[in-house]
Amino acid sequence: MYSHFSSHKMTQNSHASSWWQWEVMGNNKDELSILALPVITITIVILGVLWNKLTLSTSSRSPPLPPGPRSLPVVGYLPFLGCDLHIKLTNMAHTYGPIYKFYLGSKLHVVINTPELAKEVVHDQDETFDNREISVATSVLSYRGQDVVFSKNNANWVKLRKIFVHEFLSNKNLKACSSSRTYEVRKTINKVFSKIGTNVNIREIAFLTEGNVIRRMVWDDTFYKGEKGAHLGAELQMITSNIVKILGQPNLSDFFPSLARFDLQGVERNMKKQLEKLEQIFASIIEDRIKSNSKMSDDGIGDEGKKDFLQILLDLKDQQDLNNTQVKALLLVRFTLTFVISNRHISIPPPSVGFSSFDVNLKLLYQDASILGTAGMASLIEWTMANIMRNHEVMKRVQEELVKIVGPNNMVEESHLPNLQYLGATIKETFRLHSVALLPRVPRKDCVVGGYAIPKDSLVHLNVFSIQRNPRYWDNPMEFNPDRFLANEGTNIWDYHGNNLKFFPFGSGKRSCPSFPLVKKMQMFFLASLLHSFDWTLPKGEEHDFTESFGIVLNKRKPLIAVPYQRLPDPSLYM
Ligand code: HEM
Repeated sequence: MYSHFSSHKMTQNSHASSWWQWEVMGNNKDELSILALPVITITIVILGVLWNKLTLSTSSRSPPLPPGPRSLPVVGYLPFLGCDLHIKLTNMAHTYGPIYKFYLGSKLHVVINTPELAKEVVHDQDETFDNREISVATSVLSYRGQDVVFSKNNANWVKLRKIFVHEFLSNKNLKACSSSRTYEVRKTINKVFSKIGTNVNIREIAFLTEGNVIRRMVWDDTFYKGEKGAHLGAELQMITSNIVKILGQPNLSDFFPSLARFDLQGVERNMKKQLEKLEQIFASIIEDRIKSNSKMSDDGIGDEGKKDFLQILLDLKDQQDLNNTQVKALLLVRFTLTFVISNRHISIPPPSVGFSSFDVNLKLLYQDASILGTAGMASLIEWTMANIMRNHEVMKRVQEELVKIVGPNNMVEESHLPNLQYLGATIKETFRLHSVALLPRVPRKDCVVGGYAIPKDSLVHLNVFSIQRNPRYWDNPMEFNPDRFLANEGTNIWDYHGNNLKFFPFGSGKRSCPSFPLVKKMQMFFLASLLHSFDWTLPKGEEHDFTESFGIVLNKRKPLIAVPYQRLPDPSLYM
């Protein structure tokens, strides 16, 4: 390459010197102009060639794409991925290195497998990797990415995230919702008590309990009593589980966007059906709330300062009235007429008129929280219980700690949680072994990671599953050992903030999960209550099965069925 460059340089010099000689020799102007023309032309051609070479050599020096497997035409690597994607992606790192790529259909996927490279994405270039990919199913569900999870990083996301973090998940609100959490957890303990000595499906009770807590935080439906409440709960649960199934289904339309309009597998159609059902439920919930608000005085809504999301939005409207700040005004515009109408006691347009953006926001928040969040939390509860039940020493230490902190004559209260350090470490160890976060980041422009080019709009996966099981960062990584999280107790080295990219189950950077304070509280409270109130064994003849099933969360393939036995001496505690 350089030899080409120097030979051209010499040619250029020799032409230049002959042209200079003509001038010095004082040849007449006509002769000069006759000869100068071809010389100038040749020089320009040579300069052009040189320029071309230079740009070519620069671009050939620009970073290559990451390495990766060979793919088939059109389908790319799709036929080779199989079902257990988390295992496959981890094994591929052994072959192709810490950063590799593959194509699925026409989309480029990049997988990052070390904390150092993850840092380049979520810390050093967080501003670039701040978008998300949206599938056909999630696009239907999120009204083309208008929710917090799937929105591009734009003004809409900033506003929703602010409300999510500073209102919905604020310390004040979390504290105020403590009575709902206690109510739901105690209700489940009471139910389990009625099943002493029989089989209990742990994921099922976790899903119901956590789902109810989240639902009540989004809109407190305690006034839906009796048959109406039961019907609503059952219907929501059915829709939610249908949605989870659809979300977990690989869809050809995602791999080949040109086929999307044919909806060959009916994924879009099915998701729209679920959405319609959700819309009807939400329309009636909103209508009921607006009616009930109009009957109440301003301070009559909610107890102990507790606010559900509906109320938070109503309050934002009120604050806007008082302060008239631009931000609140923008929020008001977004949260639409429904507020204005309800606050002025004007009748509400029927649902058939169409969903306002307020309704959409409520529904989206419910979806983000309940579908992804609840599925994740229920799965983690199940994995924690399975790990504790398999490791007798761990079970013994967890229960000893509970006896010491809570006492045998009390039920667990949220105030006990900060002192349950061993249980906290047990939950972290479960997050380490059973996390799978496949919410890829999408760069808004071309960039470079680990010396490789990452084109704009490719899907970048941070393989937290492989990092959190990598023997380079963890001693005996497959051993369930909560003590590893107690070693640096008092420091924030193993917190959930995503600063340490050897352990980041809630992601990291500006798009990290904002809900970990709530999740931590709920996981601790529910598990502490299950383990303090009951002794647990597997049904007779059953053995532990730790096979995983890959989906939007990493579930246990075989649900954990366990048998509870009364542990506390006083049966009245369970009532
Ligand atoms: C075991 C429970 C959960 C786990 C492990 C989990 C994990 C995650 C992860 C890994 C991300 C992506 C982070 C990133 O891209 O860096 C995320 C995003 C998110 N999670 Fe969670 N999550 C859980 C529960 C919840 C719950 C209960 C809620 C709602 C109440 C929730 C709301 C969100 C939202 C809104 C986002 C998107 C944030 C954004 O893009 O700005 N999560 N979560």
